[in-house]
Formats: sequence, structure tokens, C-alpha cells
Amino acid sequence: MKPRDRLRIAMQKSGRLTEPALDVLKRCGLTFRQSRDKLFCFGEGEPVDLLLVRDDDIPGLIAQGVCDLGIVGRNVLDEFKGVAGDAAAALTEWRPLGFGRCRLSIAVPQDVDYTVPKDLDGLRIATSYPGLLGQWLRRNEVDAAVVTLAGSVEIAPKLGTADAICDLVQSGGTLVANQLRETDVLLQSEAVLAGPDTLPTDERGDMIELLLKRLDGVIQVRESRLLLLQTSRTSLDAVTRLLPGGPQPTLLPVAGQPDQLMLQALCAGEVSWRQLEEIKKAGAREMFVLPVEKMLA
Ligand SMILES: Nc1ncnc2c1ncn2[C@@H]1O[C@H](COP(=O)(O)OP(=O)(O)OP(=O)(O)O)[C@@H](O)[C@H]1O
Ligand SMILES: O=P(O)(O)OC[C@H]1O[C@H](OP(=O)(O)OP(=O)(O)O)[C@H](O)[C@@H]1O
Ligand SMILES: [Mg+2]
Repeated sequence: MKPRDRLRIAMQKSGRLTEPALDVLKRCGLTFRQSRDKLFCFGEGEPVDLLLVRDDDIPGLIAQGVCDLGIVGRNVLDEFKGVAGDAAAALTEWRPLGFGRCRLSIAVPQDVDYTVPKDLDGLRIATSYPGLLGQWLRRNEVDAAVVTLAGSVEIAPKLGTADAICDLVQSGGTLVANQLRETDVLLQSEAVLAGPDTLPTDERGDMIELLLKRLDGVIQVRESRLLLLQTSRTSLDAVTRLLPGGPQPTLLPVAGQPDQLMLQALCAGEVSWRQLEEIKKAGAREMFVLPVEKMLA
């Protein structure tokens, strides 16, 4: 294979991960010349190009060295690693990306008794993930037949071609629509930046390191929230103790109210209603939770 000096990232051509993947790359300062429906996008500013493919092909393209990195669901990456064996074990998740969240689960018809995996002994399980299902069956010492289907797995029990399924679940709506009940979660999945576990030692390796640093900034900002509230000095300790993790809050005086303080805290993740209610009970008021757009420490 000809040596390349530009970094090449594989991503899904058209599907659930396409828009969010392009968005995260854009936030990292990468823009591309070709339109999205082309197979190849040329990077404009940085030496980084995109290859747009079916998501199932992404791990293989990285393993073969055709691409340096890929944005793909953990479900697809782990299935590839399990099925392709040792050569593929050298693929690593460099960063979880926080979108495309779903889980790979076992589900059975709602009217079937199921309490433990052993209950699947002797049954047929339909799936598009024979590698991951096979591992789980072996780990649980279940002797079941795996029926591999490319899609529409949830309909197999109704068609009589399987007794249970192993497929992706997000809201659970597809399971309910097919009178199925989720019983075991095999894998929690989200989109990840995948690549070889040793980085190239040339300019492409430097570019990957730069990209990872930018990605860390993008992910940190995306998950950060700024919490603003007012509290009396006497409630300050109780309020501060309940603040979600992050750096020390900043305190500001409130004009004309010497016993009151404005508190500003950067929170590492979501702030739930429940947390806000607890903080309010401790004495806070005038509370605001704001998204953070950019951050420069
Ligand atoms: N219902 C869902 N909600 C959220 N994420 C999901 C859901 N279903 C799948 N995903 C994640 O999004 C990835 C892509 O899903 P999509 O349905 O677009 O794939 P596909 O039909 O296999 O596409 P392709 O044509 O590229 O093979 C999945 O591999 C999984 O990681
Ligand atoms: O729990 P839910 O929110 O219902 O999501 C789960 C469904 O989503 C995915 O299918 P998708 O909608 O992509 O259809 P496809 O696999 O047939 O393309 C997945 O294969 C499940 O069938
Ligand atoms: Mg696919």
C-alpha cells in the first residue's frame, strides 16, 4: 500500500451516525470540500480526508490500514473484533463520542417465562450480532442456536424463525411494537472514534494527537453546564456541598444585599431537576442552568 501523508477517517455514508459525526468533526475545526453523498471528502484546512462507507465496513478498513481512524458504533466495532479474531484485537476505542447511544439486548416474546439465561437452552435466537451473542452464550453456558439475520430481527419470533432475539434497543419502542420483552443487556453502545492501538509515527500520528486534543475540548464543553444561583451566606456551605462535581464555584457579592451571594459553578455533566430541587431546599434561589458553548481556561 502506498504511504499516505494525509489522515483518512472512515465514517457512515448515510445513517444515524452521519450527521452527528460530521458535526463533531466540524466542531474540531475540520471542514470538507466534497458534498456528503460522494464517497470521498477532501479536507480543506487540515490534511484530513473522509471516506464515506457502510458502517459495517469501518472496522475492516481500519484493520487493513485503508483508513487511519473511523467513527462507528461500539456494537459494530466489538462484533468485528469478536468475529475477525486476533488481527482485529489491535483496534482500540480512542474516544467515546456520546451519540448513537443504544444497547444490545436479548428479548423474548412477552408471554414467555424467562428468569435466567439458562432458560434459553435449546432455543433459537435471531441476531445480526452472532459474534457478540456467541460470546455471551458461552459465558453464560447457554446451549442455544444462533440464527443470523441482516435486519428486521424483531419480527423473527412472530414469523416462527426464532424463539428469542438479540438486537439493538434504544427507546424500546420496536420491542413493544413486536410484543417482545427485554431481558438481558449484552453491551451498552455509543459511537466511538476507533483506530489501531498504536498510532502511526509520522505526520499522521501528530495529526491524530492534535485531533484527540481538540476532541477532548469539544466533548468537555458539550457536557458542561454553567450553574448560576443566589444563596444566603448562612446556606452557602449546605448549597456548595450539593453542587455537582467540577472546579470550585465562584462567589460574587449581590449589590444592596450583604447577606446574599451569587454563585457560579461549572458542572461536568447534566444537572437534573432532582439535583436542582435538592439545592433549592438547602437554601438556593434564582437558579439557572446554562449550556456552555466555548471554554478557554
Ligand atoms: N435506535 C437507535 N438509536 C440510537 N442509535 C442507534 C439505534 N439503532 C442503531 N444505533 C446506532 O447507530 C449505528 C448506525 O445505525 P444505522 O441504523 O444507521 O445503521 P445501518 O442501517 O447498519 O447503516 P449502514 O447502511 O451504514 O450499514 C448502529 O450501529 C448503532 O451503533
Ligand atoms: O428501541 P428503539 O428506539 O425502537 O430502536 C431500536 C431499533 O432501531 C434500530 O433499527 P432502525 O430503526 O435503524 O431500523 P433498521 O435496523 O431496520 O434500519 C435497531 O435495529 C432496532 O430495530
Ligand atoms: Mg450497517
